[in-house]
Amino acid sequence: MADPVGFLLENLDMGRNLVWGARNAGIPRLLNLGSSCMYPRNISEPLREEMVLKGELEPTNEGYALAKVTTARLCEYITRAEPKFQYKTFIPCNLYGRHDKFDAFAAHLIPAVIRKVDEAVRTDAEVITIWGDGTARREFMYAGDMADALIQGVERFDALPETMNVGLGTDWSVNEYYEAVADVMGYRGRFDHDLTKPVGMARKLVSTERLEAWGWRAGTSLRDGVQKTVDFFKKEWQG
Ligand SMILES: C[C@H]1O[C@H](OP(=O)(O)OP(=O)(O)OC[C@H]2O[C@@H](n3cnc4c(=O)[nH]c(N)nc43)[C@H](O)[C@@H]2O)[C@@H](O)[C@@H](O)C1=O
Repeated sequence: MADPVGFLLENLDMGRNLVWGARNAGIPRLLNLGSSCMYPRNISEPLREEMVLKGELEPTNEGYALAKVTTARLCEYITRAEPKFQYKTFIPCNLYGRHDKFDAFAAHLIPAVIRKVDEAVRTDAEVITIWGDGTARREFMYAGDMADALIQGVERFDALPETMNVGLGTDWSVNEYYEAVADVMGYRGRFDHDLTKPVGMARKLVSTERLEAWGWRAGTSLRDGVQKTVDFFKKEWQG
């Protein structure tokens, strides 16, 4: 992380000020967005909501995780102290989709891979370099599905638990994401690995037990989501 001080402070300020401002403005219901990086590192089983703060955080994004954990706890405390304020938290898995960040410094995995594969196809490159050994596993959900979960969350707010993961319940390896994007974009070259790059958590898969009990499931397949994101990248980002 390039700026750990700024990342912690800005995310903490955003979370704390929005939630406390809502409370002081008398807003009775609030849906806060956390992140799956709130969970302890090195847990390979599906991450259940009660595991937050039950172990050491991943150091590569600790400040962001601390800000998200603090804001989620603030929501819980407010609701406990004054039940007329129902402040709940969604914990989304990794997201990707239209309007993603595709620039080399800010991009997360899927938009970074789309940009790399696009460049390789355009320049006839024979090799694309994957960060790490490619065995880290991630659960990436299409952002349009997250928007749907949020709309449902607003409409069926009272049936929501205090904290709930929003994810797919399945994950893929980093190598498999590269293959999926290569397939959609028609790249036929090879891949190699740069073992000096950060890989973060080995696995980050959220439990969907509460989500299923609430009655919601993501509707977009990885292939369709990647296709929509590639279309956006080509038509609207590259212009
Ligand atoms: C949502 C979540 O997102 C972040 O955590 P992350 O899951 O590690 O996200 P990521 O998308 O950057 O990487 C996923 C995996 O993919 C590998 N990888 C391979 N090749 C490239 C590549 O070219 N670019 C990137 N960025 N990653 C690559 C990379 O080494 C890693 O193993 C935090 O900001 C966290 O704070 C947060 O909330």
